[in-house]
Amino acid sequence: MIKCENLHVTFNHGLATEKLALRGIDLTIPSGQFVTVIGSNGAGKSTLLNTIAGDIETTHGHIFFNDREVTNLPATGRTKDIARVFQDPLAGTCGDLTVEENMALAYGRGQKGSLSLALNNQLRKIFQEQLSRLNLGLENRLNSQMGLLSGGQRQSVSLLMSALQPSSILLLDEHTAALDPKTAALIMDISAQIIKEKSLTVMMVTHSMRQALDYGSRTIMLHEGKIIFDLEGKERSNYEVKDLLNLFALARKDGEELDDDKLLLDS
Ligand SMILES: Nc1ncnc2c1ncn2[C@@H]1O[C@H](COP(=O)(O)OP(=O)(O)OP(=O)(O)O)[C@@H](O)[C@H]1O
Repeated sequence: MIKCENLHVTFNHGLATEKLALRGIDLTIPSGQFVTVIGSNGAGKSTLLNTIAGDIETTHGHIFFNDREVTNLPATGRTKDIARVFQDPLAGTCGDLTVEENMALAYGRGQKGSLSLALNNQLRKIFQEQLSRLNLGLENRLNSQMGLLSGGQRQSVSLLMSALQPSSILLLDEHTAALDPKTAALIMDISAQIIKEKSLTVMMVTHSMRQALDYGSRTIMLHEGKIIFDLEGKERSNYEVKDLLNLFALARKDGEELDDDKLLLDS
């Protein structure tokens, strides 16, 4: 379970550039729930995920994983609970290491003596089995340098790496946005399989209204640092893309343009 209580994040406090990025987020995500997170540019989606992951300090409020308060725990103290995949395929992997070295690091995360665990034949077999799910031939490229893989291949490996970690929470921040449509569909497919297999608690930020409704069982919409809609159950299953776009329109102030071309294109 992830619980955010009255979460506030202010950047550049006291300066002319002060920005209230999160303004009182109250959110409880039960264990095993898959929530999609939408909102226009600058709504606070990435800030929310980064704050839950511990990369950004909370200004006010509390965060709990199950009943354990983690508000003041640094990101390194949360890696046992959280796996992440970012929009940028370069962000989650190390380009100078091989595919198997990257996977070994993910596998050993949170375990004592993790590097000594690395790269025995038993592990290689596990990695090959996982990679073969992708149907990209990467199971034969364990020794390739990660930096030589295409963006889509690299993102696929990042996703599998997130599944090798012993975490129960998965944070996906527009993880298919930089990929071509075919690779994006493959990654979404594998994501959904992994999430189901491991009963993960998931927050997935997306600009695609279609993805927001097709995946998971709950959708929240952020606007100016607040949750303005929270849809689940029957209400959500009756929603269509055009209804979500209408919600965006309602959230805007009178006369304000929908300044999010990407959102419209991906809808
Ligand atoms: N490190 C920072 N310093 C100052 N302001 C920041 C910082 N990070 C984010 N912001 C501001 O906080 C607000 C929320 O940003 P955030 O990246 O969370 O939005 P988002 O909903 O993820 O947007 P997008 O869809 O464009 O990625 C924006 O106004 C952004 O400019």
